[in-house]
Amino acid sequence: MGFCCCKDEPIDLDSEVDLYHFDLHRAVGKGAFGKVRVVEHKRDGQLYALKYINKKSIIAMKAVKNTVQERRLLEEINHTFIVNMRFAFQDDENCFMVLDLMLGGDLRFHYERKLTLGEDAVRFYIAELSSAISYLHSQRIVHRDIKPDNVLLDKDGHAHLTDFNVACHIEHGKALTSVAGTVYYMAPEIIYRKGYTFTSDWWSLGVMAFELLFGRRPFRGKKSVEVMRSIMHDTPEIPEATGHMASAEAKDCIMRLIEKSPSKRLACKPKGAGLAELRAHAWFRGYDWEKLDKKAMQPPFVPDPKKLNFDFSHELDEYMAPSELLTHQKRKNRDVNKLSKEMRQLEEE
Ligand SMILES: Nc1ncnc2c1ncn2[C@@H]1O[C@H](COP(=O)(O)OP(=O)(O)OP(=O)(O)O)[C@@H](O)[C@H]1O
Repeated sequence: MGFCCCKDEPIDLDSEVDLYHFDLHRAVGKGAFGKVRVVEHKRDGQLYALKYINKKSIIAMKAVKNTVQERRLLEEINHTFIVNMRFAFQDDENCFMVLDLMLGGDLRFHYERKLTLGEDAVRFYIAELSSAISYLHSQRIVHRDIKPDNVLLDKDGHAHLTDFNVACHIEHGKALTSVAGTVYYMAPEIIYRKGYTFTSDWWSLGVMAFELLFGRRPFRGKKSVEVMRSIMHDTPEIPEATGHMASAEAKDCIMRLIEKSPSKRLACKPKGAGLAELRAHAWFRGYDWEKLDKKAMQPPFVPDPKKLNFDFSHELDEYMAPSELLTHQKRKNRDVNKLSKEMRQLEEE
């Protein structure tokens, strides 16, 4: 089903990586600024996900800074449970990021089809993600947008954290005050704007676990301001229908992650002590952490390789609007130089 456009002269695979080094296959997702498709490296046949971000859209939506920041952060990190970036390059129209390929879909996709993911699965995803989050914090990076949409499964069902759009570094002795992330998953310390650090990621992980296990979010409201009010003041109630199926240990662990006070919150002790505290929780009794960290634990669910584990409506778009297809051919007759100049200026600001 893949397609490839030819370049007249032979490709030098030892030259700086660009689009010509890959064969382009099917689309697997659509983001705010472009699409994601499967690509195959011509040298070794290795499959990756190519995320292409349209420069015009990010300029129009004033998202250049976030896009540049995301690429820079991804250049620094590499972890078993993160969707790592392997190459980055650009042409006149798009910025490209070549990422580890995740063919299992995101947790939102699976959750919406099942109502809840079940306790064993939720525990397993939280365990794998705890490894990724702790690694990021050790690099002084806070993710700030942990939610089911940003957890992708690989073909075997292992969880990986993605979308570093609003992630950022925290300098020693400093705290952040900017409001960033998705409101339902936002920690109270972000909303209070009195300064926050890494603790907010553990809160978001707790909100996500609550949602995946109990089938609804702990803090709700029709408008953002109502959700924020609920986050600041309400004690979440576990729904009876799904709650009675969960163990006391699961409930305790999740409720302790969504503890409003960061100093009392589970996993928020400084340095490695936070991770050790989470991993010592009774919910994870019997877990072989060494095996887990090596990605050697059997995932609770293996995505069906015969199914498209994502919303395929954008795949249809591509057949219906072939003019928008990404090809290796450079587009002509566009004011691309002006655009690239504009991008560079914004990057330098
Ligand atoms: N590495 C990957 N492997 C497989 N599919 C991916 C990968 N990254 C993203 N996708 C798919 O593409 C979709 C869009 O991802 P993308 O990161 O572009 O969008 P987004 O979540 O809107 O992020 P952004 O805010 O950066 O645009 C995801 O929901 C997912 O289904």
